[in-house]
Amino acid sequence: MDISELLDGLNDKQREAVAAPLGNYLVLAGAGSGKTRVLTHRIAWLIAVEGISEGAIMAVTFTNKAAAEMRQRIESTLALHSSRRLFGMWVGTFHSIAHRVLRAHYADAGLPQDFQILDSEDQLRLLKRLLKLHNYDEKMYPAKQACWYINNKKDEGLRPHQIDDMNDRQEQEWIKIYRLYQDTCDRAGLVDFAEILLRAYELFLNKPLILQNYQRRFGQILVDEFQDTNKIQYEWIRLLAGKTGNVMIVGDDDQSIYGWRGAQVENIQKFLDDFERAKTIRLEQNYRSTGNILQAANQLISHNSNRLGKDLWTEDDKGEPVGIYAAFNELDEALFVSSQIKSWLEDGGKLDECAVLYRSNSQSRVLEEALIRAQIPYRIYGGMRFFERQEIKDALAYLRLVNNRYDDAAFERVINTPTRGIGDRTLETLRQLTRERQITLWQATQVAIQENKLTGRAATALMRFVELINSLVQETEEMPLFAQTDFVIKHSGLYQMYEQEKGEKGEVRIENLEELVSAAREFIKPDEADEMSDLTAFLTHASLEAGEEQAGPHQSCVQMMTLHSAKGLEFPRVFMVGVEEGIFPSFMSVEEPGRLEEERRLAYVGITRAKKKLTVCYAESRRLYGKEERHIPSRFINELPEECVQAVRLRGTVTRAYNRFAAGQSAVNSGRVFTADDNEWKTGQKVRHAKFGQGTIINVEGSDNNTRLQIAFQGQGIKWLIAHLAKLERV
Ligand SMILES: Nc1ncnc2c1ncn2[C@@H]1O[C@H](COP(=O)(O)OP(=O)(O)OP(=O)(O)O)[C@@H](O)[C@H]1O
Ligand SMILES: [Mg+2]
Repeated sequence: MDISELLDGLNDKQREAVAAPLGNYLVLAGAGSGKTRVLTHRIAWLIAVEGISEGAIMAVTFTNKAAAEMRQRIESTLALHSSRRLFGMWVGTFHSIAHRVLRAHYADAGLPQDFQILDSEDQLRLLKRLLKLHNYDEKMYPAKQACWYINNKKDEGLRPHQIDDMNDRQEQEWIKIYRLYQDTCDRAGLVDFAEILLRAYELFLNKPLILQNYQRRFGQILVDEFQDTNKIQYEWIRLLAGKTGNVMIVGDDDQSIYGWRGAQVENIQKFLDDFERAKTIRLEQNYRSTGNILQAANQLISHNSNRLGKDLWTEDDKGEPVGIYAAFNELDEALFVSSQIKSWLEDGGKLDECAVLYRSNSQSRVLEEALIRAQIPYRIYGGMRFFERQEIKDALAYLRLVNNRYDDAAFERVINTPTRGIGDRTLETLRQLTRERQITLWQATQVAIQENKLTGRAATALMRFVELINSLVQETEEMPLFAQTDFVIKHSGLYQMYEQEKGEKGEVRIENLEELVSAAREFIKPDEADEMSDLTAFLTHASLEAGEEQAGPHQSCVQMMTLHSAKGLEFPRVFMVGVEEGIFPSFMSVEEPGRLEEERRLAYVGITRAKKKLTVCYAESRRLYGKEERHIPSRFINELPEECVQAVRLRGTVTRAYNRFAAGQSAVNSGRVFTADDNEWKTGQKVRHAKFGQGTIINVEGSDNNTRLQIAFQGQGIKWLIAHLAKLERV
């Protein structure tokens, strides 16, 4: 292989990192400077030039999607024959890699062979149940807080007995809850996300032979997005690297955005202290964004203190200024975004080049509706995920029970779904038994029946449920995965239950269930899952990959996601919406300087996703969580340099209508017919038309007699009407 090919398309600094002699390195650089690219080329270099075997390389990425992309890029860089994959190399997230280790050594890790992953929703449900069972006051000990407490301790590497209770009663109770929860999980063979990492860490710590094995195997470890590692992840890497491993980490302190989840940006500094002769390489040229976008990002982040300090420059043109759009309200904002996406398309752009970024998932709904109305396909990345939808979780719970009858979370979920006359009282009895005898719910069921602990009707219903699960296991034993999935959905009663659900919702649910069968059919067991049954591998895939990408046809569509999940990605056209005080920065963060700076880093991440064109939007009034509130633009907008930004002014009419509204003149003119002189149109206003019936104004253009209104009529579609001719009635 020609060495120069590996270094082509890299600048000097990048080459220095890619071709560095074996050792420990920190590549510290701002957004879009090619950190991820360096990591990918470095791996190819290690294989092609240093002669390192693929199997000796472990690369940690931030998402499973990024892992797949990295693998593919390395393969194409090495120009391997397309049918050959890099078999021995491990590329994945911390969770997927740690999980793989646990699967291989489940017994040494103290887990049953078919242990299952408990996702965050299941975890919360389980905690709710436990807290209730042990008579905790919901107000003093909310399940959410318990969840947070436990995950936090695990992220710090702490088990209940290792926590200092500081003689504090409250703390002692939390420790007790942690212990209760952990015992329950252990009995049922369930591990939550934080547990995956902690277990794998403890496994290495307690079984030196296993650790040595991995240390000998993985001489080369590479980690992307290192600024967002937490304590346990850091320690895990340190343990694994041992004295002989070589570690290259890449990161950007300005993009550390998971402090609230225990990430420690100090890990970058610690790396330099802990790893022998660790050397820092800085990259300073940005290849992603135009001059204006980059300058805006640089200026914004300069408002933070305690930075490691980096300069970023670009050879690119200034490009278009960063647009700032002051929307009248959240509907207007959504319409603006959809109309801008349309113009992007008209100018020859593609849908998947567009991304809409928001602070929290709850902001997506209004945007989704506007996109649907404009018939623009979109995908929510990391939002309401396919594998998290109610009907899918129900079906997966049945499959989990089929796989492992001791899975308490799955048992709880489907014991009475569809209803089969098993009430709370019966469940309480079972739960009681699990506590007294330290057994799982499934076992409790047998005990309850044998020892006549239930009324005749409840016992019969339970017995039927047990028979149902047993028969699902027997009947599907020999089936391929997709047939098994189909059979379980059809014979558990789920399909029939959702079929009876009226209207659109029921239909969508049935479609989703069918989609699950397709997902099972398309599922290819990854090579690391060799040892697992197809079903276990599929269930693992469902819990690990949930939400990284929406299921559905691979058509080109707009990408919608939270700012957090946009990390590492890039798009030619980016919209940041809801950039208002109280939303972004979030209401909770403005009081605390540390958290405010983390919000600013999040804004920096958002801005630096844009390659060609960025628009920042805020709404002057917004209805969120059912409350309408007036908002002011985020301080982050004021922190952008004036010379790089430009206000977007589209519709004077809207602004005027808004001004009148603000001045309190927008009287409630109920039932009045508008004449030519009336020009108080505003988006969001409901009107009635003689022919089309009731509708909502979604767009206003022009003024006076030329005012045109775009109105979404119920059941009649969207129409443009000339305002003074339309004889609209306000409702
Ligand atoms: N030397 C180069 N020549 C041309 N393009 C480059 C070069 N280096 C990186 N790029 C391109 O610049 C973009 C940003 O690179 P990359 O995603 O690796 O940056 P990053 O530092 O990882 O960014 P982030 O901090 O957002 O994760 C990519 O499109 C990449 O292909
Ligand atoms: Mg990157």
